[in-house]
Amino acid sequence: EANVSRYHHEFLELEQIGQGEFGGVYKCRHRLDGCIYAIKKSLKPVAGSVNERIALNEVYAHAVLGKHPHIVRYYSAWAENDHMIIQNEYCNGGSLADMIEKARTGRKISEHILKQVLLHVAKGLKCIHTLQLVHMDIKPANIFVSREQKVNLQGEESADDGFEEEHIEEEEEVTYKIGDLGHVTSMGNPQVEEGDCRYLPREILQEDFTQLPKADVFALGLTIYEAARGEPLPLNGEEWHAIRNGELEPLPGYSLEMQLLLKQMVQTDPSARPTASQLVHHHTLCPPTVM
Ligand SMILES: Cn1cc(CCO)c2c3c(c(-c4ccccc4Cl)cc21)C(=O)NC3=O
Repeated sequence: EANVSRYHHEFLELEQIGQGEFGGVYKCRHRLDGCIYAIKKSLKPVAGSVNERIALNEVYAHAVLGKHPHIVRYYSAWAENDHMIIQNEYCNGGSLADMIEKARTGRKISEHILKQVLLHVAKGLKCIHTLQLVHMDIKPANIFVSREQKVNLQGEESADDGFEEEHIEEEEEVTYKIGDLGHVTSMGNPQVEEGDCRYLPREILQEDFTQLPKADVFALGLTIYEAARGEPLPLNGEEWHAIRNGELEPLPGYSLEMQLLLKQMVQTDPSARPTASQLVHHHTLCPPTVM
């Protein structure tokens, strides 16, 4: 019958993990494959509305972006009972916003971790930009964390008795992923749906859409700056404009080369900012080569 819910039929809802004006996000187990997914349920947007365009953008972008280690994976989307439903990869480590919140009362986020976040997100952006798309809403809440327990058996010939002497090395592998593709648009015909104004560069506010990929680089720069400082960014006013004039506070505890890189990423002139590809190969972010 019409109101059979695919959602309840196929998934067991475990807990709500997000809430917004759009609706809710749920951690669910697929009853057949047993895997965990993140599922966003939002009210079905009015046909022809901005919200419908955002909802369609999101699904089109996921379909085009397919599988990438630093972009949250999309599985399916459907409509039921006046709701739009999207089933995505579940990232078990929360978001960068959660990490920033935790660091406010606990230990600051280390430079090494910030470099990892910057490198992973830059790799995801490189993929998006290579496909002539732009994200347009890069911010801590849209960067998700996956923590995997890597077990590798290190067998080695032991000299004397020739037995394989195995020892197990437990190490955790953390991967940062770009999520929430609701603002993705093509570089070509930008119908730009502005993202969060705290991460918005001035040129986008002035409707200069000639260098959209550099808006993602700007937002990533401010995202890392906020993660380093631990203070929320201004929504508007003097401080908002000071940042758009390239005035960043010094970040004690972080290297000057890191601070310089962030300054370059948030420069007023979009052409002066590095591309995502230049960030991926930036000497500040490349892992040290073991000699
Ligand atoms: C609030 N919230 C918390 C999480 C779990 C983080 O440990 C989360 C996820 C997603 C999303 C999400 C964002 C935008 C669109 C669709 C989804 Cl499922 C939202 C999420 C998503 O796509 N994957 C997630 O893990």
